[in-house]
Amino acid sequence: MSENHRTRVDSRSKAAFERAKRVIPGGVNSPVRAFKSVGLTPLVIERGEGSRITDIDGQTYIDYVLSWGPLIAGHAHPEVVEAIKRTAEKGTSFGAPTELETLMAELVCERVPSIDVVRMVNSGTEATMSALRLARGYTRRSKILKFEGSYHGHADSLLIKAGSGVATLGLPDSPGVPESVAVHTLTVPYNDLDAVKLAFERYGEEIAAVIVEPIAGNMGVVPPLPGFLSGLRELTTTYGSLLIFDEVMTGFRVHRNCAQGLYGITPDLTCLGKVIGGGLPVGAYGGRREIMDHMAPVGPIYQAGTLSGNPLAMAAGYTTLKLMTEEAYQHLEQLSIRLQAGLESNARETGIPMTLNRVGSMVCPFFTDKHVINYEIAKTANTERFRTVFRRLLDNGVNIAPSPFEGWFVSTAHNNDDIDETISSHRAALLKL
Ligand SMILES: Cc1ncc(COP(=O)(O)O)c(C=O)c1O
Ligand SMILES: NCC(=O)CCC(=O)O
Repeated sequence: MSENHRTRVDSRSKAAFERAKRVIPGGVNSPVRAFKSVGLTPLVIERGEGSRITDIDGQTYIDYVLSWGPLIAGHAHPEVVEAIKRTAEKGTSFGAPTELETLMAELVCERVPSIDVVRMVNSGTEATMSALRLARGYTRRSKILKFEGSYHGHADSLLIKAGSGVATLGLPDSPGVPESVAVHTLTVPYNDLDAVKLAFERYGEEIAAVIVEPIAGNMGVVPPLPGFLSGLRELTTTYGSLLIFDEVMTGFRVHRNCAQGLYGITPDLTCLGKVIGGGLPVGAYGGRREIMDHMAPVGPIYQAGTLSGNPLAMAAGYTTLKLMTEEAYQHLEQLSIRLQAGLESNARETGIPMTLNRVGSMVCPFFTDKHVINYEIAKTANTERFRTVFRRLLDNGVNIAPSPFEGWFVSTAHNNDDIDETISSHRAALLKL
């Protein structure tokens, strides 16, 4: 396909990317940004405001990436920016307690049903890595069970049959993860409770924890089938393993009380990230006090961080969570339903097979007519078609993640006009297939 989309008309983005490649591996600080699987070079971004981003070529796009999920209130929300500025004026980091950290922890504990105490870290990766260490230390067991096509950050134990960029680039088992670590990670298909049962029958006494995205978001969006999460809850309880919900993506995105509030299932530990940082680097893990008390300095399991609980990140996250009222979630739901209806009607009218999975503002059209309930099925969707539609959407001023294994995120800064413009761009993209 010719490179005729708006970013290619003049090539400042391209030149900037070439320059970056000389000093940054692949030109990016995270592989998912590279546009490699869609055969383009990435937009180099100048600024963002509300639902839109503008690249250094001056082209503006309606944005459904939202920094890969965190910006639930949109780019540069004035109240978030103001909170960051106000906080920065008083100093950016102390490596000592601040009241802001406690305010933030109180809010998280109040809103997340399973969390009595919460520890702030700097990324989702740190959150899941620490939760695993805690689960292993607490249960004195080594094995963990995860689901194929789920992504939980890039800690060694979790980089096995992972989703997200690992799936996009086709790297199911990363070099650099020692075999001696990988053997402790069991993987089974998402939504397959029988496979989980078998794993427990075989290894039950050795499994420290099951870690699950309560709504999978890194093989595209795949909701849990009825009974799946409650089945995990029962099995882990029976075998004395911990149930860890990785809510780094779903936390405060799908519901005011996270996915566990939406589905009414209480995990032992919860990992958070993305939205709770309001666009600054944050992760968190928390759960029952009795378990969390095994962490230093109360208990013997070690985890630390020079910048953990960083004031700027706490200010941005706290302000974002406060913006997310009941009404804000209703608004998000209404926008997301509108987007879903428009994309589905485009597919119907153009006769393109498409199945759309959505939970709240996580929206994911797959180019297949199959019911997508796991990674195996997600992989059968038409990736060539995805690539073409991705490029045409970009041509038409709509930015989605450059991978069929990622959903689209809607923010409260989007409005009906954004959604309608997106739907017509999508229709135009499908019409030419
Ligand atoms: C479910 C889930 N867990 C963990 C992570 C890792 O978070 P981070 O990229 O902040 O390390 C991500 C996203 O990257 C994610 O989607
Ligand atoms: N859903 C996948 C991600 O959010 C990944 C972001 C990154 O690794 O940069």
